[in-house]
Amino acid sequence: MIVGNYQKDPFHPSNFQQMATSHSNLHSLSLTIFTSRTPNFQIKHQSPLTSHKPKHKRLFAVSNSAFPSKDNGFNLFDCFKIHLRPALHGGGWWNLSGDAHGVEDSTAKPITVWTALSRMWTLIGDDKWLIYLAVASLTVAAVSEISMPSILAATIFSAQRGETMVFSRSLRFLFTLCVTSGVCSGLRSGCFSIANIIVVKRLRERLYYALIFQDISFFDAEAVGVLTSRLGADCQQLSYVLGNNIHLILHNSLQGTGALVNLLTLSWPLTLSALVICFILSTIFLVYGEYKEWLEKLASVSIRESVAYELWNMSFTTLYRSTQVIAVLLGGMSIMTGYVSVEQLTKYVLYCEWLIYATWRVVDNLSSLLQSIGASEKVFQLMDLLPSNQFLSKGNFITQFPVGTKHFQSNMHDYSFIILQNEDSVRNCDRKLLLCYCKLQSVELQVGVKLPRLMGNIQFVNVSFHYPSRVTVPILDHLCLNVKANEVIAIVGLSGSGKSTLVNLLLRLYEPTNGQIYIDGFPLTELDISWLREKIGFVGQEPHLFHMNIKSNISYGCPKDITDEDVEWAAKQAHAHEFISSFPHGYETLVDDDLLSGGQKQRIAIARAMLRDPAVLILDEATSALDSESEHYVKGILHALRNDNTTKRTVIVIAHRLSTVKTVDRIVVIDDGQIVEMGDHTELLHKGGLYAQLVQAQTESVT
Ligand SMILES: Nc1ncnc2c1ncn2[C@@H]1O[C@H](COP(=O)(O)OP(=O)(O)OP(=O)(O)O)[C@@H](O)[C@H]1O
Repeated sequence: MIVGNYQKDPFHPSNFQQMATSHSNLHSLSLTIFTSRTPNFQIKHQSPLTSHKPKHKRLFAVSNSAFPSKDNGFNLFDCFKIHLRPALHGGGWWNLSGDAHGVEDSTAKPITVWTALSRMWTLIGDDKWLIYLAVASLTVAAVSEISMPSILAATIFSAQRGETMVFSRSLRFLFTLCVTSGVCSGLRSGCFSIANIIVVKRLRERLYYALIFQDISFFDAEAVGVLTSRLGADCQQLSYVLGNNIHLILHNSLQGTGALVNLLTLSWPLTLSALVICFILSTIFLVYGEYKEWLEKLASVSIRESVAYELWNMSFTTLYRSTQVIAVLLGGMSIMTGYVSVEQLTKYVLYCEWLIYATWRVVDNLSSLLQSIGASEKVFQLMDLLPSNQFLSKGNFITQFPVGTKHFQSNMHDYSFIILQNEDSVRNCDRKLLLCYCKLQSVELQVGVKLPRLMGNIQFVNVSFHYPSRVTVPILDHLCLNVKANEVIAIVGLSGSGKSTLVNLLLRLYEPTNGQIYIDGFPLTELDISWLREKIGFVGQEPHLFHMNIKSNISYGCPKDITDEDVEWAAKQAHAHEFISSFPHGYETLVDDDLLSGGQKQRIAIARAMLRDPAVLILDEATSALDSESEHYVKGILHALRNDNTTKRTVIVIAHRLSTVKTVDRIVVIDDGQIVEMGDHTELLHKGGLYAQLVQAQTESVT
């Protein structure tokens, strides 16, 4: 029988044979959408929707021939089930499996509301007093508000009975309640908002820390846009948890409970009728709330969202109004039989309103809380990443630690380790945990060796490498290269031969898969990575300039104190001073997209590198950015670097324009991840190998 399976592609003949067997799948699928979150408020990331994805197509993709009707042998009941059932709750029309493609990350680790809240609680740290104050004022405000209907009714009826004393006392009480609830409500939302801002700020800081301690291959795999969205939108979404959800849930739960207690003291049969309506309302709202979460992610299903909203609106208004009708009906009958008084009925009507309103707000905020917690899942996962091995050198491991047990939470676990007097215990404890702990506590940690001075001797010994994202494609193959201190070498070769990769390894952006790199005789892995990177000046193919003035762009990231004269000196070294001075505002000129040519940008980046006075300078020459004028300047810079005895440094140039490297000490020719030639310009030309061919090809393309 075909019932329930019409969603499959009707144009494929094999579908009709399979339909009967997949019926049960379809049914369980529809149910799971609405129930996966409710029982213990645990978010399940392994979405039933995505797992069943191939089986579901859109409702309207049903061919006429396959569409069941009375004419092709279906009875009325079948037709009803096929045409109407999809539009009912759990029906296929509401099913978003097809639309949900790409929204859910099936690899993400599930997180419960409890876990998320307890982690947020930890993040509040020493500012927990804000929450205590907020909860205290919330309680006072809720109790004051919920007492009002009773006092209100008593005031009105005391006036009716002409009890002046009671009337004025009740009025004074009412006024006091108004002021108390107003002040406490303000205090409550203020404290929750401040606590919320603190949590989100700390969340972003921790996440940012975790991200910058990942190695570069992590960023090869994770899109920067996605990470930015975690830092921005997802953290913002989490801000609703304390700012809105929790405090409104608490507030309305208290009010609802108060209303319920008052109703029960009035009359339990009347209370029962109000409770039934509240139950129906909350069920409708829960279903709508869960469904809405999916809908919000999918703009294309806005029609379904509108229909769902209208259905909910209709049910809410009808049920809400019916409480008043039921109250009048039951209350009127009870008054006639003398079971309740008019005053009691008035109180009942007032408290009914409170109860329904509170129920609606609690359920509404619960569903919104679940959405916020959902957004936290990936944020917490990223936050829990332990630092990359790059930051954990194998050499010394020194910092001034207070002795004692250190305790912190990461990766959903609590970690603790003990620092003893003996320094060896620090060396031997888990480095990742120690570094993670230091970052969280903002303790400076020196990892690895810092040499008194970097001379700039570089050795690549038998280095092989493939990128983690392309393990089957070897990039460097048992490469050996010695660069002496203060030597100026050029690396040349065809595009894709591995020149930039060699530099990436020297900067320790990636680790060699085989072999070792030494600087001044120390394996790279034993040196303190931050210190090492401070000593290396790198100018990439596409240097990044910031939207700030030229002076700030040049001094950006410089670890030492610098003066305007230093900036000017660096700009002169990079042959950038002349064009910078030609701007009306000179070094104060604001850099924007159209201001500078590619070559000028690169010279500013060279000045930035020069300012740090690096022991090793790496220029990854950008072919596209170099016009012939810039080429001339790069030649000049290299010439100056070779001949300036006061500022000796090792220079590695990755050259595309071979005319720029004629004067360097040594040219290294790379082909397919291996060094195929080495020598100066004249030697290599005479040799007539790859370098000579490259030079000839470039000369021909110019003439
Ligand atoms: N992050 C990366 N992930 C995977 N493969 C990469 C990555 N970066 C570079 N590659 C690949 O490694 C090989 C060598 O690239 P590399 O940038 O080192 O070459 P190159 O000689 O510097 O090229 P060019 O002269 O064009 O700059 C190329 O095939 C490139 O596609």
